[in-house]
Amino acid sequence: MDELAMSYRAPVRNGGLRAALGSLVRREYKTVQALDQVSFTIGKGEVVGFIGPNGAGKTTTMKILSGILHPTAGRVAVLGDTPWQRRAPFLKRIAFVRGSQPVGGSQELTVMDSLEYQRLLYDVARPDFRRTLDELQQLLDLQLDRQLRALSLGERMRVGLAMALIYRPEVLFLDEPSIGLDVTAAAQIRRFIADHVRTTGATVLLTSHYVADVTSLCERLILIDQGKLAYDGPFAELSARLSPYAADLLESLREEDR
Ligand SMILES: Nc1ncnc2c1ncn2[C@@H]1O[C@H](COP(=O)(O)OP(=O)(O)OP(=O)(O)O)[C@@H](O)[C@H]1O
Repeated sequence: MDELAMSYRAPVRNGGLRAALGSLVRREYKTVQALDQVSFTIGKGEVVGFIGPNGAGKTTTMKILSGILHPTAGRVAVLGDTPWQRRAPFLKRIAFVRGSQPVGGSQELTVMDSLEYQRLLYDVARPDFRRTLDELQQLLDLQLDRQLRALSLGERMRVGLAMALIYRPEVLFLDEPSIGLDVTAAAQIRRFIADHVRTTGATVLLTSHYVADVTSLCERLILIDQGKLAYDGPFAELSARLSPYAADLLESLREEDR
């Protein structure tokens, strides 16, 4: 992606009843510059950590790369496609998994129903579906007859990953896959992602507030702050000498981890 920019138009809300009533009649808007001239390229099979403080622009970037949002400016190609054109063949080759909402749709469905729904939606041949399901079931310890609404946070994340991986996407956008999970569940997800990447050669862009996720899975790190790129390079080379600012940023994220 090249010189990506994104601004949101957000309503201004002042405190107090008077202001709230006033805003019903006459809305004021401000522009939030979420991304400002961000450029990077990720090669096939790379696993890249994408980190930065709250509001840095990580989710916005992922939404653009997976075709959910149209940027204000800039050029983006993912697998040679323009994501926001949302062409069906492109959408079948990528997956976007959000730790904050891993499984959407009707919560009355069972895990198996949801996977079957994905099979139809993504047009997966039955033999491929069965094979992938067998693999995922073992690795993610899925209980297929459970209803989605009865799942714990960790189970929900494992099902979210299974729903994304059942159609074998080549590119994975993982946004906070271990958010809210306890240490054991987070480590389990981390191990699964590492195994998956090793066996399939998938390309991964991963955001996480847990530095452990990033250090254990990614050799390359992209740091973003206030919509701007602060560092892009090997994790091992991120030192105070190279970029004191980036090192400070990383240290502040480590603090949040503790
Ligand atoms: N729909 C929206 N309308 C207005 N502003 C938005 C919207 N979505 C995001 N923003 C703003 O854009 C900026 C970047 O947000 P984004 O969610 O991409 O950051 P982030 O790095 O993913 O943060 P976090 O770590 O908190 O998830 C923030 O200032 C945020 O408030």
